[in-house]
Amino acid sequence: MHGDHLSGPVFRGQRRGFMLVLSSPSGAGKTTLSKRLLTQNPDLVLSVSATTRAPRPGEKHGEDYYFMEQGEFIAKTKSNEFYEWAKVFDHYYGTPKGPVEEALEEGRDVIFDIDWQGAQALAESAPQDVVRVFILPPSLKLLRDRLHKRAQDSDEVIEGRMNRAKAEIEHWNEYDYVVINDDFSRALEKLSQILHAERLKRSRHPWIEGFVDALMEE
Ligand SMILES: Nc1nc2c(ncn2[C@@H]2O[C@H](COP(=O)(O)OP(=O)(O)O)[C@@H](O)[C@H]2O)c(=O)[nH]1
Ligand SMILES: Nc1ncnc2c1ncn2[C@@H]1O[C@H](COP(=O)(O)OP(=O)(O)O)[C@@H](O)[C@H]1O
Repeated sequence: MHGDHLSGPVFRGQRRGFMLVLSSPSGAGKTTLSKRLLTQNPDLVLSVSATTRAPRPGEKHGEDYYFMEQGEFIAKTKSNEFYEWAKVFDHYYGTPKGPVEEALEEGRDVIFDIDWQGAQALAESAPQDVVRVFILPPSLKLLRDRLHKRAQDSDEVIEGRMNRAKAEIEHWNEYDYVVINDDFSRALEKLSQILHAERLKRSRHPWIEGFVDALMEE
């Protein structure tokens, strides 16, 4: 009988979604990991950020980022259209509010690929709704190799990203989980376990209180 209750229409949609925030130094693999997690969990929603940086080959407007000029970005900060925004590597990056709020209210979980500044801002605005995961590379040498293999940035840009890596890593202990992205499948499996365990947390299922009350009155 309990199974019927748990999966039946009475309780469906009663869980508020949460924000799964991934941060890492550039090149540690958070974009690749989040894309694979989305493929495995089509019910997850990706927060597509706005940015003033130029698209990389193959990146699509509206899918990877909303690419825009600095003037348009600044106007959106002024009209309060971002949940949070930050300057990273000389460019602006921001999280548009609308799609995130809509998804959370529908009880869908949203995944974010944002830096430590964005993770801090989200955690301050909604501490109960944010789960933070920091992705580490196995070594700085491998991080540099990955940035070169990705072959989407000039040597100068890669050096800039390497110079910022330690500053990003310094924030590792502000995160709920740390995953070392050595073997890709193992890192993905860990991320998937985090997602599924977080979905089961009691605090995300306020309906259980009513369920227990009814159970105690049987
Ligand atoms: N605060 C904040 N950071 C963002 C946002 N979108 C992307 N970032 C971060 O900006 C940094 C640079 O991103 P990108 O140029 O795509 O390079 P990547 O590090 O190789 O993914 C990364 O640390 C991203 O996590 C955002 O909306 N807000
Ligand atoms: N576990 C891994 N082992 C080897 N290469 C990886 C691994 N994870 C990601 N990569 C590769 O490293 C590069 C950087 O990954 P990406 O997801 O773009 O990083 P980020 O979004 O953190 O900057 C990509 O070419 C990606 O295919």
